[in-house]
Amino acid sequence: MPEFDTIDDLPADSRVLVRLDLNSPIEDGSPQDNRRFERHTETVRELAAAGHRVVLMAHQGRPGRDDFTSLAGHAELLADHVDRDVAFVDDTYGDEALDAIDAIDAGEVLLLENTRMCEDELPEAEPEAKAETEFVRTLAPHFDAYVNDAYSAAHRKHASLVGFPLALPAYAGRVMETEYEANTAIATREFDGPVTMVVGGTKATDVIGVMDALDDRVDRFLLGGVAGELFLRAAGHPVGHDVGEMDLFDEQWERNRELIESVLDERGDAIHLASDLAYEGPDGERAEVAVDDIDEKETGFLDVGAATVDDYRPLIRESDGVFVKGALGVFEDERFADGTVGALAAIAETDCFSVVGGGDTSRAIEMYGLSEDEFSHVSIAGGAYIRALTGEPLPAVEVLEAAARRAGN
Ligand SMILES: Nc1ncnc2c1ncn2[C@@H]1O[C@H](COP(=O)(O)OP(=O)(O)O)[C@@H](O)[C@H]1O
Ligand SMILES: O=C(OP(=O)(O)O)[C@H](O)COP(=O)(O)O
Repeated sequence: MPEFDTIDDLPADSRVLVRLDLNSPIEDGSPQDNRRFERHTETVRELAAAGHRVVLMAHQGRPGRDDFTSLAGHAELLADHVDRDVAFVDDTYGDEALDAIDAIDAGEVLLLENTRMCEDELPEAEPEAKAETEFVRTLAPHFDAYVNDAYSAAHRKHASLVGFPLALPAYAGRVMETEYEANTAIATREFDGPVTMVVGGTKATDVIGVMDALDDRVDRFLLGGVAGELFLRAAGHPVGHDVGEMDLFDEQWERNRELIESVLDERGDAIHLASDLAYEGPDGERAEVAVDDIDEKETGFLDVGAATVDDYRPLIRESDGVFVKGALGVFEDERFADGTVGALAAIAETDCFSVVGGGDTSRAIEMYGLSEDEFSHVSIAGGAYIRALTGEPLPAVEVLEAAARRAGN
């Protein structure tokens, strides 16, 4: 169980500074709606309805990148979700921000500008140093409490995440609570039957690290995506190579080759590889080939094949816990969605404990008409989910726990 205080412990009529993670895909300068808005709604609504004065902080992108934008559009999107006004001030901790903060009434909600527009936010440093920044020292006195709901950014040692909990009584929001509990379940929950991990996506380096770290906690790994092809390559098949313009495979292969070979050697019995793969045929149609029949490395594969889905489905159905990290194919293209959707549908049909993580993979749920309710948890975290699975501490969670100990709870 987490050892932090939650918003249930917040004193009445507080002025609360709340950290959300609204980091989103940006198109034509505007944030695109996604699960993060919907999920944070619960915390924001609850705090406002309880009569607290609610000031929100969040980030978008990183300086120098295309997705580094103002949060003005985020305020509008969030207002649609929480169904109440969300005021916005384009300042982080200057006079304009402080005036707006001091002016809000009980039950009102205000969003401050992108925390990463403030110089003190980004450089990673220990919480004690972050608590001493001008950003934290200026804002904190205007509040009674700090709430962190940004689980998906909790692996970052940024001022808004680790500095404020040293300066103010600190609590976890609803997203922080539910993400923490579900994502650590692989280590903390008792399972009566096999635990299965579905492993795919493009970030092979990350997921191979997870496989290595989880070792004996997972009974079987069902592979697809880029990692799946790299394991097939290690097993001697001519797949998992960059073809044409691609640069997904060779660099990750060089980086992970030894680890892949040792994981395959030590956990080979637990690792299930695709027996067939799908590619784009000459007329643009989906075509499939058995892995044993592939004899040259000239085809780019985009999904696992139908026989592989038939192999994986019963393994999922007999599991007591299933954790998903990464898609089994390029599901955004309907022709190559069968692997990902087949695995998700099999999970949805069982009553096992299931967690689907990763922003991209979880999008397949709504794209293909599956219901989020069929899964125990659909995580809105990417990097933080990976760290939780491998048991790595999350600095922003650690400071919440330290704050609860200081408060004597
Ligand atoms: N064989 C493949 N080749 C290229 N891309 C793939 C392949 N299989 C899966 N993908 C891509 O992986 C992406 C999801 O991977 P990743 O970003 O690692 O996961 P997440 O964001 O869910 O953590 C999907 O967008 C999908 O198109
Ligand atoms: O979107 C996020 O993480 P994710 O890409 O791992 O899901 C968080 O907002 C952290 O953002 P960052 O990776 O720019 O520090």
